[in-house]
Amino acid sequence: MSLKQQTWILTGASRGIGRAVALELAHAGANLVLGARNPQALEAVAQECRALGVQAKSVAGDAALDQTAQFLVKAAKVIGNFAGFIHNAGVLHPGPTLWELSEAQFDEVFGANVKAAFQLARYAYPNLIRRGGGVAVFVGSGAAKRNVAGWGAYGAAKAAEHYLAAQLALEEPRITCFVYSPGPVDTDMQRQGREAPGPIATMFQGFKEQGHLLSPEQSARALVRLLQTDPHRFHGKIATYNDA
Ligand SMILES: NC(=O)C1=CN([C@@H]2O[C@H](COP(=O)(O)OP(=O)(O)OC[C@H]3O[C@@H](n4cnc5c(N)ncnc54)[C@H](O)[C@@H]3O)[C@@H](O)[C@H]2O)C=CC1
Ligand SMILES: O=C(O)c1cccc(O)c1O
Repeated sequence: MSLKQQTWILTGASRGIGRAVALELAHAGANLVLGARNPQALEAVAQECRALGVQAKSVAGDAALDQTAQFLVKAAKVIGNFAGFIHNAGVLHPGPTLWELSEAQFDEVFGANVKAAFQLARYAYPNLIRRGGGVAVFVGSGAAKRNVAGWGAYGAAKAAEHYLAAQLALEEPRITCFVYSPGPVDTDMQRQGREAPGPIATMFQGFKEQGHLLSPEQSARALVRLLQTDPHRFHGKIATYNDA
């Protein structure tokens, strides 16, 4: 499927995998509504996208909030031809054991990875359904299925995010919905892992030293290729970097 002239919402677009996906979508001719917390960094990415000849609007805000999702969807409707969303925003907070994590950190992890997924679905689904369909992608993680000391809230949140994606796929067959597991990607999130307190830092340092990390561009290209080549085959499933 050609993404040209389609409008896509993408969260977590200010850096890392999200920034790379934004640029890759822009290269494919898609118009964009970009979300993230940092307005300056986000607008800089929107500008890079516009330089590639597409429309790109930045909507800064906490994706866990009702209002942010509402603004993102409104902006997509204004551009027109709203085709789908990619919920990529996420927070890890690596290091502390689950019982050491502060309540604020726990809320931040569940807010970005889980609540934000719900908020986007709440506002985007009715619009996409009215248009006859669309695509919903949730950037998930192997962490959903693997306990590692020092990322407890994150793994639980990713498991919940995967569940929500499967739930949406079950409840609304008209909207193609799947999880994209991006592989280990060299971003700020990985750097936070290497700098984390406790033994988890050793694992993250190993990824980097052993050359296991993909570039954000590699992972982004894979996702956009999946969107261009029959994404419905992943409905209700987990697509990985290797599937492209
Ligand atoms: N980097 C990796 O190795 C892996 C990353 N992932 C997932 O990929 C996604 C992107 O990760 P990275 O690019 O590595 O992370 P990153 O930390 O470099 O970027 C995260 C992005 O999410 C945004 N964000 C975080 N919380 C937000 C909130 N509450 N509201 C709005 N925006 C928010 C940030 O502003 C930023 O744009 C995340 O969902 C992450 O869990 C999954 C597996 C591996
Ligand atoms: O699997 C991983 O190693 C990993 C690392 C950082 C973030 C993630 O989501 C991961 O799945």
